[in-house]
Amino acid sequence: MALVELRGVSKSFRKGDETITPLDNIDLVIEAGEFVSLMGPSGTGKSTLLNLVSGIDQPDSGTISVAGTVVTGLSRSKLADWRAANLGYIFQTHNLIPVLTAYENVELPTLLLKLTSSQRRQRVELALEAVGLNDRADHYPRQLSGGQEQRVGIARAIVAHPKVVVADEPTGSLDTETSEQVQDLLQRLNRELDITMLMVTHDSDAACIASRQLILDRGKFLEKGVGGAGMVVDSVGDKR
Ligand SMILES: Nc1ncnc2c1ncn2[C@@H]1O[C@H](COP(=O)(O)OP(=O)(O)OP(=O)(O)O)[C@@H](O)[C@H]1O
Repeated sequence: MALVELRGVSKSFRKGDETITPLDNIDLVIEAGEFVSLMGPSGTGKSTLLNLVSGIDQPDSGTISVAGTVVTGLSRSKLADWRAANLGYIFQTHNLIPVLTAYENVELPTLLLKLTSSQRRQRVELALEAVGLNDRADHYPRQLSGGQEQRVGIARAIVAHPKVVVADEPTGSLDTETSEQVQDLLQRLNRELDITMLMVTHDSDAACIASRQLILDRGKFLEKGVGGAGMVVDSVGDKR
């Protein structure tokens, strides 16, 4: 089942007198349960793609459906409700709120969901447990290591039990060992909690943990095939 589906999606930005079009009529289908990594040169539109999939930004044309909802054209308030229930976002720098504890940071997205306080507490505890940080629930971000902060950011992304998690260079600011721990964690969440993942990365080792590796270059997706050869994929199922 297609969980993320982009059809004929274009997105342009004005930069002074210039118009740049990082995404020009692209198609992409991600099946439920897939772990897709996305690499590509700087400025090719990877973060733009994540922002469109998560409904943070809207395309100029084309349609995007995620987890059974056509997100293109939804009102801002409907999008906020949809995002809170269906989508988690992991940032390169965890973006934790410094005056809130790990527990309170993870709890934040659940405030948008209709839950009782005990359901909310259960969700937060489960998410912290999934990233191995139950014992740090009362710690503030400044009392955590970089890897622990990123794990709190991951717990926050999964606390609402989203079907899809998008991650923008989640290991980009971590040392090699911590990066490997975070990669293991993401792989586990994909396999054990069945969360469909779309991860942008510049790290080819991190990209390898994905079940499918894509490269976005000059507006086209290349699918990394067996033996590392790039194969141009214009639209899904239409490989050439
Ligand atoms: N809000 C915006 N306003 C103007 N231009 C933008 C905006 N967002 C992105 N761009 C431009 O669109 C292009 C694609 O940006 P994007 O951040 O998606 O690239 P990227 O592939 O994620 O790059 P990197 O690997 O460096 O993070 C860039 O030229 C960028 O400057």
